[in-house]
Parts: sequence; structure tokens; C-alpha cells
Amino acid sequence: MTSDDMDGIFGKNHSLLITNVVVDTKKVDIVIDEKGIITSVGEMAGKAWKGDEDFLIDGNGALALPGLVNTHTHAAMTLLRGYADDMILQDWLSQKIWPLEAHLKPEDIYWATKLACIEMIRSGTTAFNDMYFMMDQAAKAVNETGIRAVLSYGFIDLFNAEKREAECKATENLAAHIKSLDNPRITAAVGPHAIYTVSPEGLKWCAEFAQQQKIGIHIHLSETEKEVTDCVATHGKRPAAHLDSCGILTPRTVAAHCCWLDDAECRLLGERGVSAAHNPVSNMKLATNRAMPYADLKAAGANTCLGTDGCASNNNLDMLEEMKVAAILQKFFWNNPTVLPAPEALAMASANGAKALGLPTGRLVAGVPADIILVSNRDACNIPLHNATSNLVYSTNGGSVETTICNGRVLMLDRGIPDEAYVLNGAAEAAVALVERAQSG
Ligand SMILES: CSC[C@H]1O[C@@H](n2cnc3c(O)ncnc32)[C@H](O)[C@@H]1O
Ligand SMILES: [Zn+2]
Repeated sequence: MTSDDMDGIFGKNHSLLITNVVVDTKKVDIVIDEKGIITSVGEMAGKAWKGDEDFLIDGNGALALPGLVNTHTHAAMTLLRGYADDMILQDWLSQKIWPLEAHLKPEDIYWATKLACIEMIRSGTTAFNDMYFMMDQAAKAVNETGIRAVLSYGFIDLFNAEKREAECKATENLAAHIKSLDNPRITAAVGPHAIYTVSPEGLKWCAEFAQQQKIGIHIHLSETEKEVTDCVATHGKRPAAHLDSCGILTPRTVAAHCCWLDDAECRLLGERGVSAAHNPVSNMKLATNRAMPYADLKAAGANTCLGTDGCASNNNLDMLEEMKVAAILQKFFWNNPTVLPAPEALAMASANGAKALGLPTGRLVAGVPADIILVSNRDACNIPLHNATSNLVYSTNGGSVETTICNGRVLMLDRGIPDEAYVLNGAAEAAVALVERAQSG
């Protein structure tokens, strides 16, 4: 069963009332109309509600937050979780990840993305920015699940003109397919993988196509020092300047990692209005050896946001955990405990993330689509509650999320997700079959 076929509170087109939740230290009710829009947030907001009692959620004092936004992931890599760890990035990709990915089938992408959606819903993410292959299958999974996503085909031309033509076609096909779905929760982006896998001609084509279609660009940028030295040796300029000369740096661009940017590159990203997606867990695990220069990017006016990267390098999709690691990595690496305070980490994972993906969400106010999560105030890690933002960033993780709502649809209620066991089973079987196929050649 897909969430579209569901009845009751998990079905669609109902007005919802959430009572007794904490927003910004105040106890409030939240009213959502049948179109999935928040109509009021306030102490007495529920009094005038005329909906059906079956659609009343007692928040029980939980903390209500905007749904979290994961601005850089490869959702279908859930199938590769734990397949290759503790390796150098280039070896990890070329010796383990890419050879296994060569055996992926469309149905694997479907099951893996369904699994990723469940993991995200469970840990409070309501929107994600995804780059991978066979993305029509990812779109099918997202469409059924009820979450929000920006989907890009991972464009890799390996500096080969014939391959480039095929990658352009695949990018055009995905954009057309997503348009045909006519689902406001799903949008397309262009996904040039990185400067070391995409030619300048490929990058220019991506920039022009994104501009013509008015869609976003999703790219890996300066994850490793080698990427910078190779770029300077080949193009005579650093990666951000190279991307700028190809038209890739725009207000609709999300650049993932940004570990090795220098001061001038931070200023360039700020001037162009780029969103820089910090991926601290993946960076630490793959030892990129430098943390994104958060303070410099912020000072330059770039939009800083947060992502998990894929499950082969994280190895989960928990944005609450990612906030904590971001906040503590920034302090540790830049040797300054005042860098990235808790409220800024929370903003990176919510309002800034929504801005990066061009979404109207990321805030709990009347008039915006209801992407809302409720985090338990009774779990041990949330007691005492001197400061909710502190607890959210430093002491909780995704396991404390009780209820997740996206676009006014309830996707998880009191930690229950319909059809979860069926999806977990399907994904587990797909992962075993994938590795068996790879091992038998
Ligand atoms: C072309 S689809 C995405 C492509 O990116 C690969 N990938 C996953 N994690 C990383 C990373 O940290 N740096 C660079 N590339 C990465 C993934 O395996 C897919 O092949
Ligand atoms: Zn990535």
C-alpha cells in the first residue's frame, strides 16, 4: 500500500490539530488545513478548530520543529551501508563503491530510496536533496512515501564527448519525468557530480540547462585537497573559480562539502548566493582533513546548510546527529568554542536548508506548508529542558522524533510508520542480491 491509498490520520486531505506542543519556549496548538498549510500557531489556536476528533494529535508537551532538510545525500546508498568503511576516499570510490554501483538495477534504487525515506521520516527529515542514478525509481519511492525531495541525475561524463551526450539526455529525461508527475513535493535539479568527473563542456551544459529550466544545481565541491591541486594544475585556477567560469555558481546551486575553500572562494560563493552544504560526519569518516570554513562562508553571505551525504560514508541519515557533529567539528577544527552555536546549527538543518532547495518550508508560521516534527520531551536525553535548542543539537538524536508530518500529511505518528516492515524487508533482500550479483561477476 502507498501512503496515497491510506485512510485515517495517515491519509490525505484532512484538517489536523496538534495540541500541547512547545514552539520557541511557548506551549501552543498548531492548526493545519486540508490543503496541508499551517493556518495558525498559538496558545489558543485550537479553540476555533472545527475538524474531526480523529485528526487531533495530542503533542503531550513535545517540542515542535520545522521538518529537517538534508541538503546533500545519495538516498539509494542505504543499500551500500557498511559495505566499505575505513578507506581513503579515492580508493573507497574506485575500488569498492563504483564497482558495486555498476551492478545496481532499477528496483534496487526503488527499495533503497524507500528505505532511506523511512530512515529520514523516523529521524525528522521531511525534505532531501538527492543525487544518484535511475532517479525515476527514486521519484517513484518519494511519490509513494509522502516526503519532499529535489532529485538530480548524477552527471558524470569522464571528459568524453559521447558519454556527455548520454548524460545530457539522462538529465533532460529526468527533468521531463518529474514535470510529468506534477507533484509539488518533488522537483528536479541538475547534478554534475564534481569537477574531476565532469568536463568544462559538461559543466557549462548543466549550467545552461538549469538556467533554462529554472531548476537547481547540485554538485560536490572541494571535498579533498587533491581536487584543489589537480584543478590548479589543469585549469590554472581553484575549483570555485573554475565552476564560476562554467556558470555553475548561482543562487540555486547547492555545493556539497566545501572543505578546502580559501578566503577568496568563500567570498565568491557569498557573492553568487550559493548554498554550501556541510557534511561533517562523512568528512570526518573519509578524513578530508579540513572542515568547511563555516565562519568565513557565513561572513561572506553564503547560505550554509547541512547534509549527511550517502549511507556508505556516514553511515546513517540522522540530521539531529549531523547538527551535533557539525557544531562540535567546527569548534574543534577551528579551535574556537564559539563557532557554530546551537541555534545556528538548528537553522542550518531547517530554514537554511529549505532556502537552499527553494522550498517555502523551514518555519512554523501560518501560511507555509506543514512540514512539522514532534520531538519527545520525555526521553532521558531531553531532561532537564533548560534550553530546548541546546538539547536538540547536543543531546538528542533522531531516535527522539515521535511524529513527522510533511505537506500536512502524517507520515509517522507516535513512532509508528505504516508498512515499515514490508519496506525494510524488501530493501534487505535487495542488498543481499546486489552483493551476490557483484561477487558472481
Ligand atoms: C553520480 S551519482 C553520485 C555519485 O557520488 C558518489 N559519492 C558518494 N559519496 C561521495 C563522496 O563523498 N564524494 C564523491 N562522490 C561520492 C556515489 O557513489 C555516486 O557514484
Ligand atoms: Zn556526496
